[in-house]
Amino acid sequence: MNVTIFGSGYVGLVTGACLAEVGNHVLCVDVDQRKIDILNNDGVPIYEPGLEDLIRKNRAAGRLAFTTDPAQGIAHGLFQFIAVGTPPDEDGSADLRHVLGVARTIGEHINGYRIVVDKSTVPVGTADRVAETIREAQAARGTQHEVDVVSNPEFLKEGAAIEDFMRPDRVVVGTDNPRTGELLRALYAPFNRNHDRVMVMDIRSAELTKYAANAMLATKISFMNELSNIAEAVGADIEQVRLGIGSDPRIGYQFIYPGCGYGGSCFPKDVRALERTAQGIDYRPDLLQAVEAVNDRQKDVLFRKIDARFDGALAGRTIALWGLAFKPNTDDMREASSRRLMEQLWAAGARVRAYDPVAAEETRRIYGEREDLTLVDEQMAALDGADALAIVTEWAQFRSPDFDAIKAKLGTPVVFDGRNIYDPAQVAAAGLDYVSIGRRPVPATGR
Ligand SMILES: NC(=O)c1ccc[n+]([C@@H]2O[C@H](COP(=O)([O-])OP(=O)(O)OC[C@H]3O[C@@H](n4cnc5c(N)ncnc54)[C@H](O)[C@@H]3O)[C@@H](O)[C@H]2O)c1
Ligand SMILES: O=c1ccn([C@@H]2O[C@H](COP(=O)(O)OP(=O)(O)O[C@H]3O[C@H](CO)[C@@H](O)[C@H](O)[C@H]3O)[C@@H](O)[C@H]2O)c(=O)[nH]1
Repeated sequence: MNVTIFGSGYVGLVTGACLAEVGNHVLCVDVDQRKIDILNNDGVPIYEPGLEDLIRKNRAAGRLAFTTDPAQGIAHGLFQFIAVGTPPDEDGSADLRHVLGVARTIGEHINGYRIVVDKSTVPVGTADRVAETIREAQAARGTQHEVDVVSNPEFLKEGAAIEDFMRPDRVVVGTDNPRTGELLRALYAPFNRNHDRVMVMDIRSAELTKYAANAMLATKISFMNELSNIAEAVGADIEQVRLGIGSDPRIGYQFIYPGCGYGGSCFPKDVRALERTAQGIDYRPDLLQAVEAVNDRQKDVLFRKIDARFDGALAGRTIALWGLAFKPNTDDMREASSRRLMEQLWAAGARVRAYDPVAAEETRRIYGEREDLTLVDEQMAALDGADALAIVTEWAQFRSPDFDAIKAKLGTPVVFDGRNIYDPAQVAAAGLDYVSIGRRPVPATGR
């Protein structure tokens, strides 16, 4: 089938590459000339494992192409996917500027029946606004080609995006036209080998399902972060509690890892946008507001622990950071906990020496050259001249470091672990004090 995808970011590129991989002809459209140039030169503008190979292979096979020309895109696909960003507006609601911009462009160029598939995360009612925008743009030029607008939210996780897309837990399709539902079912059939994962439902339920999923996952994390603060204060170990509750299949082990807060381009903005939706219907979203507030506070936890350890005298100190991206296996820094920590350290007069396997360039793009930030390209080099080490992102390569070498390098022998990736006894045995989340600090015991 011929597919057009507006937006060549995390979702658009993964969707495009995976749909091409199963035999469709995909044309990706983006307004960002720089991104399209990189893609047309066999590069990939983001870091996502496996994506570069998949794009290169499908481009070479003639099934995947990139352009900045929307007219070409609209002429190409029966399916017109919208996968552009929906960043938070000033009041926290989803900013639909890009989504409706694409809708307008489709209306300006459409020359026959099209299925417009909304993959961006958008509030309930957006499909109606997309349809209306296309209708208005068509009316302005005196055409009225038939259009079906479908809600098809995306549930992939960055860092595992291709796997998630290729083997989805579910594919939600919101439509009021059974025939369109069947066409989407056919498009997704190659990802449905074991059993049918396509769920066709009404449009508004599909739109809300996306927010419900993210809000539920964010709630699990904030719940655990709140409990971690309680555990720490009462002398319990949150990691034991995590195992204790996760063993109940009604609770499960997934998404109950405590840490220094959730980040990324989805949970923070989607929880907020759902709150705004609730407020728009005069419903007070108490639970969602608490989830957000707990997360906001949790992002301060590492700084508070570091500040306390140095008696509030951080000026002139150097703190080493391992991990900058909001989670492992991505270079995405949107709402990353590392940003809050760095900004608090800088405000307190400290310097940061940081290492991340892939996010240094993005960090440099955000903060520019600053005298109090040094980005190094090797993890142990972050410790040179540092007073303490903080783990912010749980990249696999940080999991079994040489603790003796860490001890030898640090001015003050202390490790702050924002993701609880170490065995406290092992760290302490190397002569390092160990401060983590939801567990009592463990003083160095020495060898
Ligand atoms: N990143 C994720 O893990 C993820 C997962 C599921 C859903 N989502 C949702 O999917 C949407 C896209 O997210 P993303 O992370 O891929 O965004 P992104 O910022 O990485 O990419 C969006 C792209 O859209 C392009 N764009 C903007 N206006 C355009 C236009 N008029 N025509 C063509 N391209 C245009 C931008 O230049 C950019 O390249 C958001 O609504 C997001 O909430 C994201
Ligand atoms: O037990 C956990 C699990 C995650 N996190 C944090 O939560 C954030 C989000 O992680 P994750 O969900 O793995 O990454 P995303 O790529 O943001 O994916 C989420 O957001 C996407 C965009 O909407 C959805 O498509 C995905 O299903 C949903 O998992 C990260 O900061 C993690 O460190 C925790 O603190 N504890």
